[in-house]
Amino acid sequence: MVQLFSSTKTTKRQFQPYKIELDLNSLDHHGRGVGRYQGKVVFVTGGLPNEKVIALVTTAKKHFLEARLLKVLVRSNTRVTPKCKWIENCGGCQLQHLDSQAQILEKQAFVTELFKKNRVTKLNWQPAIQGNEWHYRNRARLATWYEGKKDKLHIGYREFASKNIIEVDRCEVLPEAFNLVLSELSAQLNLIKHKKYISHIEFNLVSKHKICLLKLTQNLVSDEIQAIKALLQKFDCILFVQLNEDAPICMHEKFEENELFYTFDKLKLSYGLNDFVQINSALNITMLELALEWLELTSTDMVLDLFCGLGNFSLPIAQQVKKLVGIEGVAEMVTKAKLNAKQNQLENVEFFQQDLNQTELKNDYHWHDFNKIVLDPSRTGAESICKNSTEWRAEKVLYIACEPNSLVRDSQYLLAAGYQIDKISLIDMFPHTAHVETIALFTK
Ligand SMILES: C[S@@+](CC[C@H](N)C(=O)[O-])C[C@H]1O[C@@H](n2cnc3c(N)ncnc32)[C@H](O)[C@@H]1O
Repeated sequence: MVQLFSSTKTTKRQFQPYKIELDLNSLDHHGRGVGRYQGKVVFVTGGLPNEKVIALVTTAKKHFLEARLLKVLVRSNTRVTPKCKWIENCGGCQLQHLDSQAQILEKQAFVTELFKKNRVTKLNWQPAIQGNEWHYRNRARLATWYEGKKDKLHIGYREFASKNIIEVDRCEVLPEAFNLVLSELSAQLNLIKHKKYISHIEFNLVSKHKICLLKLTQNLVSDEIQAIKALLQKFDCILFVQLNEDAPICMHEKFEENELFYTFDKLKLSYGLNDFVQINSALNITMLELALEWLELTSTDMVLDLFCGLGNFSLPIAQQVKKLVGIEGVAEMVTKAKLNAKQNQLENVEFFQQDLNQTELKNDYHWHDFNKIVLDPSRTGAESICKNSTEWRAEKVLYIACEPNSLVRDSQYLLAAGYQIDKISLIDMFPHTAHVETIALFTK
C-alpha cells in the first residue's frame, strides 16, 4: 500500500470529491488527460487522449476541475501497464501509462500546438533523439521526512504538486546500482540517533564512481558517519556529506576531487557535485553529436555559446572552429569552464561571466563577430538576448530548450529578426515524465 507522509498541517476547508464521466481529447503539460465536463475544462491525472473515463473530482476551481482516474471505460490503444508501483502518487514519472513512442508524439504535438498558437506552422520535425527508457538518471535527489512520533526517517520523492513525500524502496529511472543501495541505506539511516538531520539524499553516477551525498542540517557524529560509510562500501559507493550550503566533503581520504568528470570523445569535463550537468549523460552525448552536425562547423567559424555552464557544448565545438566564446552567469561555472579548456589544451576559447538578462556583451566582442550562436538557457529562456537578435549576423542559431513555452516566446523575436526555423527535434531526456526538451536550428 502507498504510504503518504505530510510535513505540513493542512487547514483547507473540506471538499467533497465527486465522480464524473467524460471523454478526454488531449494531454496537458503535466501529462494529465484533458476533457470537458459541464462547460469546464477537466484535468484527469492518469487519463489519456481518446479515452472515456470515470474520474473523481478532487479540486473544483471557477474555470476548471482537477480529477484522478477511477475507471477507463474506453481505453486508448497507447495505454500500457506502468512499471512503477508508485505512479499514482509520485510526482516523478506521470506518463508511464502511455507507450513510450506515443509519449514522443504527444510531446511533439504539444510543441507544435504552442507554435501554432503563435502562428508558426512550418517546423520541419526531425526524428526524436532517444536513449534508454529506464534507469537513465545519472543523478537523482530523494527527499526525506522525519516522523518524530515513530522516530522514523522516510525517504522518497515528492508527490505531484504537494509537499508530501512518497516513500520508495526502488525507482525505475535510477541506475540499478542505486536501487540495490536504497533499501539497505534507508534501514541503516534509521538505526542512527541523529537521523532527523538528514534533509536529502543524492545519488550520482560520475565517471566510474557511484556517489551518495547526504545533505545535512546539522553534523552527524563520527560513529554514525562510519556506519553509513561501511554500509555504502559494501556497494562500492562513495559517501559525501554536505552541511547546509557548505561544499560537499568526501568521507574517503583516497578520493580526489578531479575524479569527478565525464567524457566526450577525447575531451574530459570535470565538475563538482553541486554543479549543473546534464542528468541523462548518455543522451547528452547524442545531443552534443547532433548539435555538432547541425551547426556544420568549419575551421573559420566564430562561435558564441550562451549559458555555457562548464563548457558542455563549448569544448566539443572549440575543437572544430577558429574561436569559441562562452558566456555564463555563475562565476564558479566560468572558472570550471576555463579549467576544462585548459586541461584539454584548448587555446582558442574564452569564457566570461555575465548575466545574460543584459544584452550588451560585457567583453571585447560584439554580436557581429560571431557567425554561429548556441543558446542553452534554463527554463526561463533567453528573452532579453533574443530581443536583441536584430543585431546578430550569425547565419545559424542553435537553441536548446528545456521549457517549450520559453522557446516559442523567444522564437518570435528570432523570426522577427529574419531567422527561419530550419529544423527541430525532440530530445527525450526524461522519458515517462512530462518534461519536454527540444533542440531547434534557426538560420538566415
Ligand atoms: C540548462 S543549463 C546549460 C548549461 C550548459 N550549456 C550545459 O549543457 O551543461 C543553463 C545555464 O545557464 C546559466 N544561467 C541561468 N541564468 C543565467 C543568466 N541570467 N545569465 C547567464 N547565465 C545564466 C546557468 O547557470 C546554467 O549553467
